[in-house]
Amino acid sequence: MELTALCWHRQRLDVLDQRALPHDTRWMPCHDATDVASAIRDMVVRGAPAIGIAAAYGVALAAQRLGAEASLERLAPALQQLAESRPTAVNLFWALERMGKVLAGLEGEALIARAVAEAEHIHAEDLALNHRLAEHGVSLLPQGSFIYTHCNTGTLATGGHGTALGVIRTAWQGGRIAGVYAGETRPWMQGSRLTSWELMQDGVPVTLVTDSMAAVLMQSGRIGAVIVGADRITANGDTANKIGTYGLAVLAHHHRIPFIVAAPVATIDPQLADGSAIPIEQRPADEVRQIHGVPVAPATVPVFNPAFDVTPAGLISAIVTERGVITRPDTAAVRAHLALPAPEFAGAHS
Ligand SMILES: CSC[C@H]1O[C@H](OP(=O)(O)O)[C@H](O)[C@@H]1O
Repeated sequence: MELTALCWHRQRLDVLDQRALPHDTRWMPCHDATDVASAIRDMVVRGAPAIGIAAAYGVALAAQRLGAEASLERLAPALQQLAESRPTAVNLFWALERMGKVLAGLEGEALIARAVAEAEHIHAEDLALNHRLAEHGVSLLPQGSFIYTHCNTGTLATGGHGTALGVIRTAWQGGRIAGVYAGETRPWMQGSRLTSWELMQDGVPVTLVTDSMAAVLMQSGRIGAVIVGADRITANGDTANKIGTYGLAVLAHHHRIPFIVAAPVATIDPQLADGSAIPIEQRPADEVRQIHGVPVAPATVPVFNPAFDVTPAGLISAIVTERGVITRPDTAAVRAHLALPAPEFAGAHS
C-alpha cells in the first residue's frame, strides 16, 4: 500500500502510528474529534500539514457524530478540543478556521456533507501543492550536491510527497542531487525513524547522522544546502521548526551554505509580526530521559524539552512555497509573496 499518514474511511480516520515506525506499522482508528485530538497531542500523527489535515477530518467526524443536530455552534467543543491539542503548528488553526468558514450557516446533513468534502479537499490540495512547491524548490539545490535535512517533512508529515522532503524527492527524481544527510533529530528521532525510512523506500541515497555531526559535515564542504520544513512562519519570515533547526541555520550561515525553508502558504501566520510571538510547545521530560522507553538518563533528572525553536529570517536564504520562492525573506518580501495568486487545485483525495 502506498505510504500515507492518514487513511480516511468516510466515517472513520485511521492514523498511522508514527511513534512505532519504522519497525512496527500500527493504525489508530479515530471515530470522533476526541480521538483525533489525542492522536495529534500524542504525536501519533505529527508534522504541521498532516496535523491540519487530521484536524479537518476531526471536524468532519464530530459533525457526523452530531447528525441532524449538527451546527457550527454545537461543533464548538470539538473545534476547541482540536485547537488545544498542540500549540505551535499554525496549520492546525488554519484548517480549523477554514472548516469553520465553510460550515457557517449550515446544519444537519448539509453541514456534514460539506465538512467531509472540505476535509477531503484539504487533504488532496496539500498533496497537489506539495508537488508544486517541490517544482519551485529544486533549482535552489546546487546541482550534484548533498543535502542536509532535519526532522521529517515527507509523506508522513503531510498529505503526501512532503515539503522539504518533497523538494528532495523531486530533485532526486530529476537527477539534481547526489544524496541526503538526515539528522536523527533528538529527542523524538523523526530523522532516524521516519526520514531515513522514507528516503530508503524511495531509493534516495541517505546517510543518517547524529545531530552533533552536522557541524563537521558542513565544515567538510560536503553539504551543498540545508533544507527544512516549518511549523509557523511569521510576517517577517522568522520560522519556527523542530528543535535544532536554529543551530543548523547558524552553522549554515557560518559556512556560507544556503539554508532553505520549505512550507505551504498555510504555514505562514501574518498575524504575528515576528518569531518572538510564536507559542513554543514544551514536551514531556521523559522524551529526553528515554529513547523508545529505554532510560538513557537518571529517572528524575530535570529536563528542558522545547519541541521547536525559531530561526530568524536573517539566517534564511529562501522560503519556498507552492506559490514560488521568497528570497532573503523580510516583512515586505513575505507580504508580496502572500499577494501572489494561489494556484488552483481541484479534485478529491486520491
Ligand atoms: C512538513 S513540516 C513538518 C514539521 O513538523 C515537525 O514537528 P513535529 O514532528 O513535532 O510535528 C517538524 O517541525 C517538521 O519540520
